[in-house]
Amino acid sequence: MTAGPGVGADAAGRPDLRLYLVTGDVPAGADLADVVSAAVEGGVTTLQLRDKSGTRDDVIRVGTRLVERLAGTGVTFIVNDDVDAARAIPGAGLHVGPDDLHPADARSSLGDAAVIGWSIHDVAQLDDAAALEACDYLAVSPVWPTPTKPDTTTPWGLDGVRRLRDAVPARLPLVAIGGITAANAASVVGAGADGVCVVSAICSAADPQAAAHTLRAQVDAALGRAPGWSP
Ligand SMILES: Cc1ncc(COP(=O)(O)OP(=O)(O)O)c(N)n1
Ligand SMILES: Cc1nc(C(=O)O)sc1CCOP(=O)(O)O
Ligand SMILES: [Mg+2]
Repeated sequence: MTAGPGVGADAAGRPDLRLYLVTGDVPAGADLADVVSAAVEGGVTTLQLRDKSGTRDDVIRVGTRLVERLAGTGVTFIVNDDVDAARAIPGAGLHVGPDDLHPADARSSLGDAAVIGWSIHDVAQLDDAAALEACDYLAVSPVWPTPTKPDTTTPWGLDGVRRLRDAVPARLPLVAIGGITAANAASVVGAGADGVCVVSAICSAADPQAAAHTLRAQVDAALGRAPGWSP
């Protein structure tokens, strides 16, 4: 859907979704912006600010600081859930799930340049043509259960990633989230994902730059292999 570049998107407005970091708890004493900077150095290509407990003002303040950190990196910046916060942060995109604002309403609010993503919990969501038209990517939600988000719906597993890749229009990139680590990222890409989204594999790592580097190497190597490859 995107007609022009948002923060980090290419000239055609497409985000680079290969390694997508969603923010979460960082180790005691660590600063989120420093963790993000290290992760970007390591190879993160898209960043989502996900704060389920802060106020809108908190999200706008932290998000604006993160966008400043991302300047010149080419990393796409996305806010979770809150379209008003996204509107207040220059160049921010938005990620929504089926219980959030409808993607078409998000598109109306944010305009053509914003990157918009939608979580897929149920294959019936793919019948919503207006939603798919409004989106720049879809997220397989979740691939595996994860303690980071205990309230997910039924996990898709690798077979679910394959089924969704077959069912989703080819123009729409598919990312995957939930329980992804350096040990299984390649299998997720081999099943058809265009990128992987992680929280704890980077945010909880002792060395976020090294963790991102390892994940990115796994993803890039798997993207370079034939479709259907699995370890
Ligand atoms: C990239 C990405 N995928 C999935 C989600 C989850 O969205 P949702 O189902 O709306 O759940 P919350 O994150 O809002 O708890 C996501 N945030 N990002
Ligand atoms: C934010 C989020 N959304 C999910 C979904 O299934 O929609 S799973 C999740 C958390 C993913 O954390 P980790 O990488 O630590 O498993
Ligand atoms: Mg949501």
